[in-house]
Amino acid sequence: MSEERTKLVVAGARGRMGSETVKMIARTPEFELVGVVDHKYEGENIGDLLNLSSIDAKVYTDIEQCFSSVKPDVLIDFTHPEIGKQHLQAAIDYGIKTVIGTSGFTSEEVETFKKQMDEKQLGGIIAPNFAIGAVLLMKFSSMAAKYFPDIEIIEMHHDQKKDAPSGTAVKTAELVQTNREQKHQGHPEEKELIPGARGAEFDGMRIHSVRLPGLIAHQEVLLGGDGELLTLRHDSMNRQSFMTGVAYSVRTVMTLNTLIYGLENILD
Ligand SMILES: NC(=O)C1=CN([C@@H]2O[C@H](COP(=O)(O)OP(=O)(O)OC[C@H]3O[C@@H](n4cnc5c(N)ncnc54)[C@H](OP(=O)(O)O)[C@@H]3O)[C@@H](O)[C@H]2O)C=CC1
Ligand SMILES: O=C(O)C1=N[C@H](C(=O)O)C[C@H](O)C1
Repeated sequence: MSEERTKLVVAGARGRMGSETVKMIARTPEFELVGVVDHKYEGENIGDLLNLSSIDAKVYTDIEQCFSSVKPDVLIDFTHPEIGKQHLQAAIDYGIKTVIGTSGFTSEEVETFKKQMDEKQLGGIIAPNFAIGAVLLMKFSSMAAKYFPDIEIIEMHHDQKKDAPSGTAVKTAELVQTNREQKHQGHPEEKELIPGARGAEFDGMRIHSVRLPGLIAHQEVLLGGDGELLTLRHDSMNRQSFMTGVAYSVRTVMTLNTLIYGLENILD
């Protein structure tokens, strides 16, 4: 007897990450794409819109109608910060598990969603970055912060990215914060001659956002000490780099009954 496949809905399926996710689902035998959520193209076939003849799933512009019609096991969301939150709320209301890659969730918002999901015993993950190397970079940075509390994060992305700083940079700073003695970096009397020159401040650390065509997703964490500098760096060369983590998250949320924030919390 053949095992049932995991039924998936992708929100943002025409986008850079959504379309890569649709392709990943198509080549994964245990997954089935049962519908997609978009704000355009109601009723059309996402396979036609993406020029992928092997893919056949209807576009819904109303997420609730999508959930009622195709009853997915898991919603995967790669949209925009405000939309991702609305979609997560709709999924919770319908009792659907979630894999959220969309950036822009604050830790307070994550807590609020987690409370609701715990009440419903509903599994989900919000991961600012699904690339395994990026997660390792965050962990190594956090380990090193114990010895090097002076840290600057430089995140570099393509110039079509709407949010800054990146979700990855914020998550890195949050993990670093758990291991770093609190301090305000730089000279106490330093002055910005051009506003923004020293980047964004997070708990006394600095985060710098670079946006250029040609980039995909890259991050450096610089840790300065007496006469030494430790540089940690990760590069995503393409968006397939995120797909191992997305597929792993789908499999994992099927076994969860709470919301997890960060891929590092479900990796062995
Ligand atoms: N966690 C991770 O590993 C990663 C996370 N990301 C995050 O994923 C998100 C998407 O990134 P990316 O794919 O580059 O962005 P894109 O802009 O390429 O894709 C977003 C898609 O969402 C669509 N969209 C807009 N509004 C709605 C709506 N109401 N309902 C459904 N779909 C909608 C957009 O359509 P239209 O273009 O017509 O507006 C677009 O097709 C970002 O927040 C980004 O930071 C990105 C890479 C990796
Ligand atoms: O928009 C992107 O491209 C990316 N967004 C995520 C983020 O904000 O950290 C993940 C990755 O950096 C790519």
